[in-house]
Amino acid sequence: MQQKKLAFIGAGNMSRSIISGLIQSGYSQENILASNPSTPKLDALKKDFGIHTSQSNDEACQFADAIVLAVKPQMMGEMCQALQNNNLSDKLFLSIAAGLPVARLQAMLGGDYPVVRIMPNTPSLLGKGMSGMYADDKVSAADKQYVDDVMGSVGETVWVEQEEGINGVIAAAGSSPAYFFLFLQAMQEEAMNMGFEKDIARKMVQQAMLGAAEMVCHNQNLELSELRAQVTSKGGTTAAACNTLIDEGLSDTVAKAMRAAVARAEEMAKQL
Ligand SMILES: NC(=O)C1=CN([C@@H]2O[C@H](COP(=O)(O)OP(=O)(O)OC[C@H]3O[C@@H](n4cnc5c(N)ncnc54)[C@H](O)[C@@H]3O)[C@@H](O)[C@H]2O)C=CC1
Ligand SMILES: O=C(O)[C@@H]1CCC=N1
Repeated sequence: MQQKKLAFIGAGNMSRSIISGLIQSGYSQENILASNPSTPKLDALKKDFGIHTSQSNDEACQFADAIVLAVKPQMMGEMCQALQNNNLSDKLFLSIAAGLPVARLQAMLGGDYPVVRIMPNTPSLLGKGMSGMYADDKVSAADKQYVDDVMGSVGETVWVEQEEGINGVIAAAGSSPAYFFLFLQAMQEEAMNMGFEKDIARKMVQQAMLGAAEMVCHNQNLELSELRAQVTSKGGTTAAACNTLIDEGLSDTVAKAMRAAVARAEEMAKQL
């Protein structure tokens, strides 16, 4: 992987996960810096990964060839505007913020800089991330490859051709770990209603879902419906449960939830 000087502005959960993946992939700690207003997260990053840290975003700018914009979307305007005090020409920007289009980020930065939008997710913390990316034509093929390598260090990557596609990535991969946690929580609660202790209920649902997720990954030749069919005996318990989910409108509910995520991303693009 190409080793640009890479700065993360905002040393939160997502930055930590990407930094962890990069270090494990052999990216030199000397080439990474994280900046954040407060020190505890910086201290932890320095201790765990030996990277450079700073409380100054200006220092991050001066250090870097490529800058990951990793603050919450609501903080982005103020933070990017302050970066304009620095010479930003020749910098490559990587934004992981939900909802903020490239043109909006460029306006915040005060220039037509190359910006790649990335939508990662929290399983990146375990190297099992799924990131969707969009780059407009200001980003060179070599820089696209660089960003692909960076995000590839924490999981799988896909590129979308149209910027609107990023909102679909949010719905399908950025936000979706939370849908899964919600589903598990509902199963855990019902197992407890059936008399299981909380930790036993969690153990059962988490192990079942871990095994199921691995079966999905290890059987690419099988449709998801076929994997379900393998569990489902005719007239049996699984059929009773799945028919209930289907009859209660699971597919429509999931589709509505994913559309709500997209709608919120579109709304954020207008508001921020
Ligand atoms: N958590 C998730 O599942 C995902 C989050 N994202 C995006 O990632 C971005 C970061 O999210 P998290 O890491 O979860 O948030 P976080 O809250 O853990 O981290 C944000 C960090 O930015 C720091 N910060 C605030 N203002 C700053 C400033 N002016 N300069 C430098 N640092 C500043 C905060 O102190 C904090 O440490 C957000 O834009 C979010 O939309 C994207 C995909 C998934
Ligand atoms: O909830 C959010 O807005 C961010 C983007 C995807 C996951 N978390």
